[in-house]
Amino acid sequence: MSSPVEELLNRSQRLGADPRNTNFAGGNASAKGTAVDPATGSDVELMWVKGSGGDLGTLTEAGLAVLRLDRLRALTGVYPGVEREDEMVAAFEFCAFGKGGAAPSIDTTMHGLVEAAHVDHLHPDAGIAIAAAADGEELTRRIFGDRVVWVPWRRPGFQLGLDIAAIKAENPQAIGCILGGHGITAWADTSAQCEANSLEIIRTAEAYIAEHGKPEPFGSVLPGYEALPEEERRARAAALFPIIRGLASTDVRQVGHFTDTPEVLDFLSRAEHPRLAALGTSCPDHFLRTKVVPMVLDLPAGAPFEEAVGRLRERHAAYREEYRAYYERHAVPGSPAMRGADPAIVLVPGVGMFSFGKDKQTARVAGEFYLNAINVMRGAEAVSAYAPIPEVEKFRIEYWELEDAKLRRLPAPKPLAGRIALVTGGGSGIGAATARRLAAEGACVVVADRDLAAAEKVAAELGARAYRPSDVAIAAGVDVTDEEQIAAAFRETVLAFGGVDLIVNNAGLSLSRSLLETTVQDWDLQHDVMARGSFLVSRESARIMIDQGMGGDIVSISSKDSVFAGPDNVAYGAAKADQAHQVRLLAAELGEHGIRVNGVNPAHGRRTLLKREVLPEHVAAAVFALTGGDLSLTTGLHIPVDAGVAAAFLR
Ligand SMILES: C[C@H](O)[C@H](O)[C@@H](O)C(=O)COP(=O)(O)O
Repeated sequence: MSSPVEELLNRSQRLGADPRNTNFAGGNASAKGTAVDPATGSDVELMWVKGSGGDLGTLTEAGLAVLRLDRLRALTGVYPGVEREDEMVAAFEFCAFGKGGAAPSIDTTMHGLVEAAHVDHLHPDAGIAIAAAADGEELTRRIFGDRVVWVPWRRPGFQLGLDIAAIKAENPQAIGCILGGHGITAWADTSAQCEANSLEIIRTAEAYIAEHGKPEPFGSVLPGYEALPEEERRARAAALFPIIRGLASTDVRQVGHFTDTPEVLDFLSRAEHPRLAALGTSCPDHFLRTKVVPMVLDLPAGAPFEEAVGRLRERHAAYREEYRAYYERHAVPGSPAMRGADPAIVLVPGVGMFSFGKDKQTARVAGEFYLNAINVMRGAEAVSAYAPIPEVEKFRIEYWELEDAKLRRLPAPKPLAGRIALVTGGGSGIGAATARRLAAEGACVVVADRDLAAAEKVAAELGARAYRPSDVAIAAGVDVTDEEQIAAAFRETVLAFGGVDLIVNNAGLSLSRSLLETTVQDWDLQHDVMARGSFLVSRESARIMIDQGMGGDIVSISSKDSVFAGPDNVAYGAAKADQAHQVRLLAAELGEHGIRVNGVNPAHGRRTLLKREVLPEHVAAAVFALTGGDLSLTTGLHIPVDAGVAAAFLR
């Protein structure tokens, strides 16, 4: 027989794996059972509940909190009332069994006080559609009879836990409830029955909406707002993304994610999208990721590019003002300081949705949550009218001390967090080592190489431990001598992450030949890859960096041979000298945009001052030293990484 913990983990993972049931890191689940108290040798009643901020789909035992039920239940005796309900969170620490595990879910009271061995709280789109419908209470009765009970909106916490426990006690026939504006809760005495009850509520709501919903809940198609053809749409998205990313990073640097699924494009093509978008999202987990409202471009899909850019800038300025006004309308003494005023979701009719976050996963998840919100609005409008929770309640969640505590528990950002790097020749040697180092320091990395298979191998290695490998690194096949391939690689980079901040011009090759043996082909190839290649990659990246307006870094991996004169090296040394001088020229030209241009001069050989071997990792360390933040006022510099070659000293 499985233990309550095994049952809880298996149930949580199954429910959390299906996005129709709940969203990433949304919802929570619990199980009650007994264990031996090592201090007394007697049985003790315990509850295992998901840790706050954890994800059901990937829940492990380390992500659970373990509490003593007798003490948890006793808290009702010291509860000071709804005005001071947040104080009860500190009391959970005194209910911990042993070390207590993870910080317990915000919904711990509900899980503890509901008289059932197993409880699930989920955020299914169909359930929230009913929960956020204007007549949600009446719909709940019509759809579920007395099997599922309506609970009006209340912010999660001790009082909501008490309310739901009372409703369960008063309705012994009920299998769960719809939580107004928020989601669903289901309960049962066995784990299997609890899971079945959760699924019954979700699938019944889905079936009701499908059967009784009106066919065009978002209204008719607005002429001119239809999706652009795919190629045109993607080209437009790639051109707009760096500009939008720059706007969305006004307060804090953001990484981006782009979604142009049919659901998004359909929503943006319909007459009701401006009204519905302005109502904002309803489920707390949605707006915590998407902000209370998205920013919407109010122009048709085919509007001239410059007009669209101008209007985006205006909409962004207005968004920031409205966000500040929202904060000022609702902030009370003791509210946390205003966080960034930039949008997390930017909707562009005909093109798609641009979502933003401090890293790629957060940006992607924000987009997934807005997709959930679109599904919720569609469902609610299909059977009723969409009526999200009031704005003041959204503020009470967004700036809630307990949500702030979740943010404070997050690990400190790494030095390159939020930065997007592209490394040419990233499939091997110095390029691969640099890609590894930049990813380890928190950057999103595009491993670019002529050998796509090698680039893919390195990108896969970088993303191997991530929830979604492409949140960390992607591969791009690119020959740096080919302008078209470079432009395509940057389009891919922009569509994957929103722009680019850090370029490493590393692609290169060395053919050691005397002057008389050097062919025109030898000369051209080395100049094409290293001198022309660096120029083309720098030019394309600078276009994007200037559009973003967020500065940037260009680092060229040159060589000691750019300054050292020796035999049998005319083509390579001259190409490296060209590449090295580009560093100084571009540093002089791009400084006004906050773009720093630096170089690294590696060398190999035994006759060095330090008598040490120079490894790719030493070169990667120099790239990080130049870009990691400590040398932020340095530009036009070459760092030698050669173990000491006096003849290559820079003057
Ligand atoms: C905003 C609330 O914290 C959220 O909707 C809550 O009800 C939830 O589902 C997840 O909270 P955890 O604290 O369990 O992560």
